[in-house]
Amino acid sequence: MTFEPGAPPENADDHVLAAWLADAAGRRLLEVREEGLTGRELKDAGDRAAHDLLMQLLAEHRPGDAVLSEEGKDDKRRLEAERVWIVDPLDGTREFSEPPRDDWAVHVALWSRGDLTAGAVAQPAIGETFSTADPPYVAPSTAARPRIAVSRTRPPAFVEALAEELGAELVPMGSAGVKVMSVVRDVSDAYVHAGGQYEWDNAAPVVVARAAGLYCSRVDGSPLRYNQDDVSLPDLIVCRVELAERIVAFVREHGVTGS
Ligand SMILES: Nc1ncnc2c1ncn2[C@@H]1O[C@H](COP(=O)(O)O)[C@@H](OP(=O)(O)O)[C@H]1O
Ligand SMILES: [Mg+2]
Repeated sequence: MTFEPGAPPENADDHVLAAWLADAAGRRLLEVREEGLTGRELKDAGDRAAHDLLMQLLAEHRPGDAVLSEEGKDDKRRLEAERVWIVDPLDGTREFSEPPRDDWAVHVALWSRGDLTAGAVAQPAIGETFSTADPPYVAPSTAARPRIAVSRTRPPAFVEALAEELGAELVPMGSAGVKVMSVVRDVSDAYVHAGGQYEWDNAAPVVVARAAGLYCSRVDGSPLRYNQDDVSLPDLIVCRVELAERIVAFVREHGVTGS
């Protein structure tokens, strides 16, 4: 039985539509995970099913907009478009293929005339969708010392030295979206990454984090820019505002070599 997304809420604005799209793709992915596939086959089936559904729903509900998807061909007409949806149909593909891991996500962001304007990150395995439609409230940190979320499979080497400097502990997990949402959810206080990533890996997480009042930038403190010709966006910081200055200062002094 294939999941049928139905229709979005009536007169859905871009924020509501982003949340609805991410949620729909997430439900589809939960279904794919029950089909008995494993390893590479499960990864490919998930990437494909979520991408196809998002492309179909965007064509139906926002037919005039351009789309940049990790799983699609990069149509450079997006560079002249006023509105571009930047989507990662399945972020944390590796973790998706390792049930019962729950650290994988669906990313849907909208870029419009120069910056991100709306977006959503669904974490289907925990039944949560975070979005700019209803920006999450970030409660005061519950941690005695800062927690830094890092990639579980490719943690950048410099983050260990940064953690030492801040007296922080590292919290490894999969998916860029899950790591950014871990800051929102008070599971961590910062996500610091370098060494490689693409616009779709962090666009939706960043627009949601910004709406939640978190600090977001490149590791050198410069702004994150989207819908660029080259979609590589290899490093970023998302953190509680009070940690930003020390993290940026550390990177400016020591760089990110070894990442
Ligand atoms: N060094 C690197 N180069 C390219 N992509 C990277 C990367 N490190 C992380 N990523 C991408 O960022 C996402 C989160 O990775 P991680 O869980 O290791 O933090 C993954 O997206 P996908 O799962 O969509 O491929 C992964 O491919
Ligand atoms: Mg990704």
